[in-house]
Amino acid sequence: MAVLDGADLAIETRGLRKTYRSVRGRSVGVEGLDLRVPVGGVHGFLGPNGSGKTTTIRMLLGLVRPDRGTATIFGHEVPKRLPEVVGRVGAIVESPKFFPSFSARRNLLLLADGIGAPRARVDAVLDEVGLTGRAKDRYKGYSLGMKQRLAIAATLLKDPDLLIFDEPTNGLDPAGIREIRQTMRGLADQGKTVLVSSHILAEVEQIADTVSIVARGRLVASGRVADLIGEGAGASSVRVRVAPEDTTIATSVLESGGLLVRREHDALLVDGAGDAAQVNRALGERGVWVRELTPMQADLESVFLGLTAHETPGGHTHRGERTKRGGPPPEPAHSAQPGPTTEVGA
Ligand SMILES: Nc1ncnc2c1ncn2[C@@H]1O[C@H](COP(=O)(O)OP(=O)(O)OP(=O)(O)O)[C@@H](O)[C@H]1O
Repeated sequence: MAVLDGADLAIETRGLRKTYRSVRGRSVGVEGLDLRVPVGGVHGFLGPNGSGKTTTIRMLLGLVRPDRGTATIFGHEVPKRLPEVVGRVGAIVESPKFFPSFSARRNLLLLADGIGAPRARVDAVLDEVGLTGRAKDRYKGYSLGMKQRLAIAATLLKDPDLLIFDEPTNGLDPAGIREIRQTMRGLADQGKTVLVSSHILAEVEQIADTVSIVARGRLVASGRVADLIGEGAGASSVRVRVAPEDTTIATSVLESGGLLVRREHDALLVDGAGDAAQVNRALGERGVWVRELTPMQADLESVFLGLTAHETPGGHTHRGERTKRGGPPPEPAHSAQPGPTTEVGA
């Protein structure tokens, strides 16, 4: 696991833990989380639904009290010293409330007055998120993507150094997602630190400099995106296509050789394969002839799947079904899949 050592940190948590009480007893939201977010750049805070991202963000912002552990923002312990640092932080955790009949500009002017930000910032932040041309339109006529960009504009009124966005692209169409991504990248390029949570790894992979990947409230990987993917590439994966009637035998041949096999449509994704020749030989020796054999590039999702394969016995991605179940936890194996689908199943 790559660790973000030696960097100046915008956010650091140590052993952060939060449990929730419910009728079914206690459930763990965050379990001993050590998070390190370097100053500057986009940091993706990634993990499946329910892995503790929102809980962590709420703890950082003083909205939820941790059971245990510590958290700092720019070296200030939070929530104890949050008032000292809160002016340097802008966050979207829930959908902010705007007046539907007011224009975006009027909404921001009201907000600026309310939080003591200079009114002159309003036009600057509208420009920053690309809403200048629509600034006089009523909020209620905005698309979801525009509403989200306005929410980001609101967080920028005080010109914060750290921006925290919890799943900012939820519910947006591809064009809206791209706009938010570009906005976040632009903010980081100005020197700000952007912490963005998402359960869609590939979406953030495109703009993140560094990431922390969590599962079940724990950190499973952190580091520079390029390093994590590079480590994943070391344990290569291969896509194999055989005749449909040979799929079952091919799966069992490869699994009996200790490989993790997943079904993807009419192909098999073989993780930890070493090289394609090994797969080809193993199948050929059993009389299974390969129709396609493609070495795959690692991506963040495949890194995540490799690291958490043993933690999600019932889990799957919507890309393909794991065909290997039970047994001892496999060694972290990195696979890769091309294509646009990137959601990670919990
Ligand atoms: N207020 C609450 N009461 C009880 N359990 C909660 C509460 N908030 C979160 N949890 C539980 O804590 C765990 C972590 O949830 P959290 O919302 O932090 O995860 P997440 O990674 O942000 O997920 P998502 O992507 O779905 O928002 C989940 O099991 C969730 O059900």
